[in-house]
Amino acid sequence: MQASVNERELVLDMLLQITRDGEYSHIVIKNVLDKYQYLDKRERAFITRVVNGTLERMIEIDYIINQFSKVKVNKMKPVIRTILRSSVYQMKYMDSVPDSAICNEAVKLAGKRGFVNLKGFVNGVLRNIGRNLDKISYPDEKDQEAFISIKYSLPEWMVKQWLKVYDEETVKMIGKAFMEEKPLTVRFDEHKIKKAELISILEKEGVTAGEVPEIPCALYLSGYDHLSALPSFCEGLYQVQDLSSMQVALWSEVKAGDQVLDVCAAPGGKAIHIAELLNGTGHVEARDLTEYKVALIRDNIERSGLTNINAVCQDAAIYDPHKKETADIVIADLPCSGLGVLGKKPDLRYKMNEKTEADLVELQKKILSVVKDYVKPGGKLLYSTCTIHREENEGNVEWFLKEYPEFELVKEKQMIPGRDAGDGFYIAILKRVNHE
Ligand SMILES: C[S@@+](CC[C@H](N)C(=O)[O-])C[C@H]1O[C@@H](n2cnc3c(N)ncnc32)[C@H](O)[C@@H]1O
Repeated sequence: MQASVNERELVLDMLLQITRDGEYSHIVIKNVLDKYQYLDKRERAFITRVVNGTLERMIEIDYIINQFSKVKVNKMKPVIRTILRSSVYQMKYMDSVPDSAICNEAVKLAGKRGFVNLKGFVNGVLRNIGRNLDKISYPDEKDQEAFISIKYSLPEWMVKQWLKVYDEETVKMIGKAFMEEKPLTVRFDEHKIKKAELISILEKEGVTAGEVPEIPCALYLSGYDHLSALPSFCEGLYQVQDLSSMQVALWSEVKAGDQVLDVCAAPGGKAIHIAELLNGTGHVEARDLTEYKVALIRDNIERSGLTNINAVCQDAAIYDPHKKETADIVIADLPCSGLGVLGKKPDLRYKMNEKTEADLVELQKKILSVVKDYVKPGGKLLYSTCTIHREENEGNVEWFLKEYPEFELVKEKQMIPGRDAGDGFYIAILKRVNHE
């Protein structure tokens, strides 16, 4: 079997798992890259790019296919629809393979998957699209919602929602930022290793490390193949974390000896960052809902070598009387719609809808109303999400301040993709000012 056929078959199965079976793209990609470690760097990069790219552009791709196919995308067999989608992505957005080869591989794959009678259909649609790719008619730009939806592959309901809060240029900037490839960012413990020493270790491993001017404990990494194969990663010299997420611990202004409770901590990024800043003092309890998630936190704690942090399985929506007024800082980095991280998790835009968003707002309110009681008088509650959805962010904080006047807002920030360096992210610091 040719390597290229194999790659395309993997891509097909991965996209089916994500779009048909509802699995998460980042988990599917990670599992495949872990399983097929023998693939070379180019093949791994190809698989990742085609899967992510197809998901990033899927609304536009379906719009194109529908112009050239009598059978509309939503009426096609999942295998056929998926073969067409990933082929159109490669034809429009990747120069590495000629259109004729993309088309031949797609036809072969349809046959191999038992759709011998649809080989002609796949061939016809793809050849037609290939001939007309530069003549596609897009919605008029004056039809703001439809134009932005197709151009940036964002569901129309989402575009409509964002246009109520952000101006048109900002929504386009966000859509564009989600499609740009960004280098990986990692955070290291400045008490454990000097930046220059870490950069030199990484360079010896063949990794390019760039400094992040605004965050001294962060580095941009590029040029590596498989991060978990690097000795520096296995030794816990750094943790993968987005620049926006790093702001939570930095904003917390944690002091030596503080008691910190992170109520939704897996896989542990922010909790471990705070434990590092405590520099061997104080304590962080990192909680999450399931034993599976808690095991992820424990793995990361072990890799970090820290001793002032532990992980506990506990539902944040259920009050734990033992924790009443015990924490100097409560971190509530709550489950959210994730619409700020579509650049890394492009499939979330298809998994989320207005009803699931509204349910999340209720869950966030519920958890905030429970965990606020763990904050000591004078202590802080840090609320954060990785979304740009106003109701989950400023909306929830407005509600919280009205419900619980014993808290006041110290500061808040909505980070916007394209304008700020990292993911779309929201942080609010709420201080417990009296004991009412
Ligand atoms: C945004 S993620 C947390 C990321 C984490 N703070 C970090 O920096 O690595 C939200 C977490 O909330 C957890 N979660 C969801 N519902 C929960 C609940 N009722 N109680 C506790 N954790 C919950 C999820 O399992 C998920 O790990």
